[in-house]
Amino acid sequence: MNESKISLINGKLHVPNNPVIPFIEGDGIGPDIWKATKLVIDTAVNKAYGDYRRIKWQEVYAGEKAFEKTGEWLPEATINSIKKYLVAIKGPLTTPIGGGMRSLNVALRQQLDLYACVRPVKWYAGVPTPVKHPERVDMVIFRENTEDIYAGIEWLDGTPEVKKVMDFLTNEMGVTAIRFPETTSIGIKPVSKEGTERLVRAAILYALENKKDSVTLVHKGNIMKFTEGKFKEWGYQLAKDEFSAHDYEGGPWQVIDKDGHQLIIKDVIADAFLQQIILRPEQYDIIATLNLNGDYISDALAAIVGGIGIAPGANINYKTGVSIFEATHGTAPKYKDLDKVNPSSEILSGVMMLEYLGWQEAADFIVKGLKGAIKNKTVTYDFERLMTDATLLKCSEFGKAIVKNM
Ligand SMILES: NC(=O)C1=CN([C@@H]2O[C@H](COP(=O)(O)OP(=O)(O)OC[C@H]3O[C@@H](n4cnc5c(N)ncnc54)[C@H](OP(=O)(O)O)[C@@H]3O)[C@@H](O)[C@H]2O)C=CC1
Ligand SMILES: O=C(O)CCC(=O)C(=O)O
Ligand SMILES: [Mg+2]
Repeated sequence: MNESKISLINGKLHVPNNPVIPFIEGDGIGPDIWKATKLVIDTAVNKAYGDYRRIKWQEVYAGEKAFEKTGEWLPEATINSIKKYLVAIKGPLTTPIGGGMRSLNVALRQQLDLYACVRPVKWYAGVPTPVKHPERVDMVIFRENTEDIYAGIEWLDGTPEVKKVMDFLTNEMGVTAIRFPETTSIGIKPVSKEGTERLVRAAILYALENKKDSVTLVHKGNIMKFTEGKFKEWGYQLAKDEFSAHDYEGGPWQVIDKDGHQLIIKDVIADAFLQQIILRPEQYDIIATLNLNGDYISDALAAIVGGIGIAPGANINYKTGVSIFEATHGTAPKYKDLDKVNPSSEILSGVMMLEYLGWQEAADFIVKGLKGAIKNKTVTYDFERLMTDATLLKCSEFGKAIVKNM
C-alpha cells in the first residue's frame, strides 16, 4: 500500500501523515492566492504537528497553465490524479461568456461526480459588512453540483440542432408557449430524484452531526413544478423515509428527533429566501438547494458577511470521498499578478480541507491567525476600503499576517 495516499475504507477516510494532495493553481488571481494559501497551510500543519505530519503538494494542471503546458484545458492526467489521491484543492478557472468552451470548474465537478458543493457562510468579528447584524448569519449551503441547467444541455438559436428540438417540441409535444420560435435558444434543466436525494441526505446528515436547528430546501417550485417543485417533494420524502421525520405543526414542514435534539426540515421559495437572509438570517442554518439557486445564494450570502474575498467552499462526493476544495469567487482578472486580492476564501477552503482530513489542530491555528489579522486591522484592499484606520496589506502580506497571528 502506498503510505502517502489518502484512501476511503468502509466509508471512512484514512489519512497518512504525509498525504499527497494535488493542487490546481488557477487562472487570474489563482497564483497569488495559492502562494498565500500554501504558506498558511504548511505553517499551520508544522505548528500543529512538527515533523510528524506534512502535506506533499503535487501540482496538476487545468485552465490556462494546462493549455500552455499540454495543449489541453483539462488533461486526463489531472482527473486521474484527483481520483487517485481523493482530496485536492484548486484556484479559480476562467470560463468565457456566451461562446467558447464550457466551464472547467463545472467539468471537474461533473467528471468526478462531486455532487455536493458545500459553502459555509459566517461572519468573522471585525470584517466590514453592509448589514447591521452580520453575526446573525451562520449558514452552510449544500448546493447540488451536477444537475440543473449547469448540465450544459443547450442549443444555439439559428442552428439546425435548435430547429430539430423546436420541431420536436411543437410537433410531438404540443408546446405552444415559445414566444419567438425563429430566434430562440433552448436549454434543458434536468433534476433527478437520485441527485436530489443524495444532496438532501448530505445536508441532513451534516445538520444532525452538528446539532443544527433546521435544513431549508430552497426552490422555485411554484414556477418550475416538475424540477424545482419535485426537489422540494423528494427532499421532504427522503426526510420521512430515511430519517423517520414526521409532520411539524400539520406539515409540510417535517421534524426529525435524534438524541434529544429536534431538526426541522422546511422549505422556502428562492426569491423570498433572498430577502429573508437579509431581514431574518437567524432563521436559517443549513440550506439545501439546486445548482443555479446555490450559485446565486453563495455570492449573496457572502456579501452579507464581507464579500467573496472571504467565502470558502468544497465540492464533495461523500460516497467515493473524492473532493476538491475551492474559493467561491472567480479569477477576478483585473487583479491578476497584482498581489492584491484577499486570499481568505482559498485559505478558509484549506481550513475545510484540513477539517475533512481530521487535522483539526492545524485548521484551528489558521482560524486563530485569520481572526488575529482582522482584529489588528491588517487587511487586504476589499476590507481596508470599508474600514477606518486599517493597514492595507498585499495578498502575500496578509498570508504572512495570518502566520504571525497563529
Ligand atoms: N470556481 C471558479 O473557478 C469560478 C470561476 N469563475 C470565473 O471567473 C471569471 C471572472 O468572474 P467574475 O464574474 O468577474 O467574478 P469574480 O469572482 O472573479 O470577481 C468579481 C469581483 O469579486 C471581487 N473578488 C473576487 N475575488 C476576490 C478576492 N479574492 N478578494 C477580494 N475581492 C474579490 C472583486 O470585486 P471588486 O471589483 O469590488 O474589487 C471582483 O472584481 C469568469 O471567467 C468566471 O467564469 C467565477 C466564479 C467561480
Ligand atoms: O465555472 C464558472 O466559471 C463559474 C462557477 C461559479 O460561479 C460557482 O461555482 O460558484
Ligand atoms: Mg458562483
